[in-house]
Amino acid sequence: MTELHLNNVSFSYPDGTKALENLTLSISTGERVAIVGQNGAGKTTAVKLMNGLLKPTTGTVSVGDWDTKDHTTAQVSRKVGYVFQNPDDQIFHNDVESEVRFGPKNMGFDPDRVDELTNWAMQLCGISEFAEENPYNLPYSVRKFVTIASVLAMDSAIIILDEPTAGQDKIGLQVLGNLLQVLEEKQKSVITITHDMEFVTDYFTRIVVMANRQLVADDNAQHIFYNTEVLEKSMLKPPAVAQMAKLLGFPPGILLKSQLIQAIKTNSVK
Ligand SMILES: Nc1ncnc2c1ncn2[C@@H]1O[C@H](COP(=O)(O)OP(=O)(O)OP(=O)(O)O)[C@@H](O)[C@H]1O
Repeated sequence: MTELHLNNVSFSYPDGTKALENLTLSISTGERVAIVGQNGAGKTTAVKLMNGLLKPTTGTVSVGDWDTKDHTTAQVSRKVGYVFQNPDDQIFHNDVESEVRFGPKNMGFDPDRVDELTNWAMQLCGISEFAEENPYNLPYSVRKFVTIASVLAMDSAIIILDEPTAGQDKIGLQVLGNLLQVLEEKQKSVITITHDMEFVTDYFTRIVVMANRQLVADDNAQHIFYNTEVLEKSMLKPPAVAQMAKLLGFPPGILLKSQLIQAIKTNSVK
């Protein structure tokens, strides 16, 4: 069981920029959480604190029974894997399989386990057919899956995905949806930073909203996307379905296409 706790965490960068103020957040084993908010809200800083890339200026971040201040980034990142927003900041091997294999090999798993994790992660990310390719000959969307696979192969309890839907087409989104389901079955916690509100409503029940370096709300999609105060404070735009439902005058709560279609059908029957 690996729980994540941020207790009253504040962080300032060395140049004095305050990036996070008094953030308190707990994420349980196996939970799926989306962090949303405008650029500069503090989302990336928050997740870098979660995986030990940054250490809090004040407050504590704990991963399981570890205080991240007492451990190196390399140690914490074995428990909290972080897929960067830009795959090109992460990839450094000349072929896809070596890139995915590096993490579990480096962690000292025995060779059979390294093979097993590498093949599992490549298959789950739909990139097995590109095993021998140079990642830089592949499109951005595939390179993103290469970085996701290389983090999944490390078998960490908590996985952070930064903007996973960027550049993905319908097939990529299906791969992501399936991957989230498999990770849930394995009791992995998944935290995503995203600007894609459709992705949020389709796959995440818990949403953390940030604005101006602070937490604004931590709730389910129905409560967030129909809460005018939260939307105004965070300048969040609800998913298109919710905007349309509002325009059509339906009662609050509609977020999925299927719900909107049902409401329209029911309404036109009356
Ligand atoms: N390395 C840095 N040095 C100084 N200030 C920084 C640094 N990185 C981020 N900041 C500042 O910290 C604040 C929070 O930034 P952060 O990147 O955490 O926000 P964000 O919500 O992730 O934004 P985005 O969606 O653009 O990634 C912003 O004011 C940003 O300019």
